Amino acid sequence: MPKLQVALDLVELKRAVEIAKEVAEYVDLIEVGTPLIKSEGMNAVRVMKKTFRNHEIVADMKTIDTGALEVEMCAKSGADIVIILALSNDSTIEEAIRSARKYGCKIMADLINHPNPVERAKELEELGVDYINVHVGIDVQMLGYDPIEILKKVVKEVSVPVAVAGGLDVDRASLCVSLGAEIVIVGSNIVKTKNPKESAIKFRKAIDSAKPVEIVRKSLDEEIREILMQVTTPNVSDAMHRAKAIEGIYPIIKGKKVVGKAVTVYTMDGDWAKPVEAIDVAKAGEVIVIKCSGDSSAVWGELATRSCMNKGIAGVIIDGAVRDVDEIVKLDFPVFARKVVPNAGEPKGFGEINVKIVCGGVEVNPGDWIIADDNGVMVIPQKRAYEIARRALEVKKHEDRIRAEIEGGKTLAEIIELYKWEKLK
Ligand SMILES: O=C(CO)[C@H](O)[C@H](O)COP(=O)(O)O
Repeated sequence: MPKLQVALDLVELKRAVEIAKEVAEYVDLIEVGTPLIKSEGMNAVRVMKKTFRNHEIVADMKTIDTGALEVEMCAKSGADIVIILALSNDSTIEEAIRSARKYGCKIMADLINHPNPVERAKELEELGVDYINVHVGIDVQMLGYDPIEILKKVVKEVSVPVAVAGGLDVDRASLCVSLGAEIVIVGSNIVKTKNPKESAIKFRKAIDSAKPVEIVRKSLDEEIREILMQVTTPNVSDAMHRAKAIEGIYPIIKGKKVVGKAVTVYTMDGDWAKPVEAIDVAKAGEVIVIKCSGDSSAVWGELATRSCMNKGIAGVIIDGAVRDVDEIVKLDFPVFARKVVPNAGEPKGFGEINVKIVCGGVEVNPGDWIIADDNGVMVIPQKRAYEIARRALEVKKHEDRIRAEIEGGKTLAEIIELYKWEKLK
């Protein structure tokens, strides 16, 4: 039977224990994740072992040196399996194995970031590891990778049990088992969900009745849009290390969300020629972002809005002035602007379409992704759009779980151990 391993990649031990209790019935192995070990040390392994006597406890040390010492520490603290890095020197791996044999635990070698995972897997088997873990780490997952292709190759080459990890969802977990994985490791998609128990049940079912599910990937832009529709501008800001929104630009209609790639416009205060021409340039689902040299006269109004709607444009962001807002409200179209005035300017045709602009302190290039909601407007550089969307989704998942814990009666400071994590002065 395939085994399910929950990876507790948190920094707070209390929360980790609570989540582990919620899912214990449905998982076989409980992993003390690397962040938890770094935050709480061997105490985290000890607490897990004492709390979950019927489970195998995995210490995800990601050891790269001093294999014997780190394995000894873990084994003495109650770990049944210790994860070391396949990238380690053979001598570290051999020492880790010797220590594991002496202190009574097993070694799982993690292929994360190894340049030749299949060759290394064969060597690791020769060296005597007990498990091999085909793993795509969290940062690399954010670039769109998963472990499936490497898993397919590794399972054909080794006979030790193979584990698999790397942002697995229910379908991928099922597929991995049908490909030959014996341990499925799941972190985020159990631990960071609103209801870890329900999620664990879904994974349990999926791996117990594993099928070769076909994983169909959408186009990159479709995936980005789909993810951004699920998150908020605060989630995106957090994912970008608390990056700033375009300053001073807010929605004309509250409760509207805009997601799409930018068509940029530079124009003069009140000169509405280029903004209106940009409607002809923009494609359905795109967002027109206008930088005006000033905001004393409007460059946008009702008629432009109607024209925009005909083309299926997702929204308009104006670092300048708009008018006809009563009509725009009736049309229910998302326009974000710096200022509302009644007077328009003349269509003189100064400026350019699809050039680099700077709006409210933030650079916007054609093709950058825009996400706008009641909190403001965030710009995501095109090159990092997929990664940032994925990271924003992780932020959201983390908040979903914390929200559920607040609903359970705890304070935010208590949940995230705020006092402990204040910067030491
Ligand atoms: O070791 C890890 C990260 O280095 C994680 O524990 C592992 O990737 C499983 O978590 P997720 O399902 O979120 O990828």
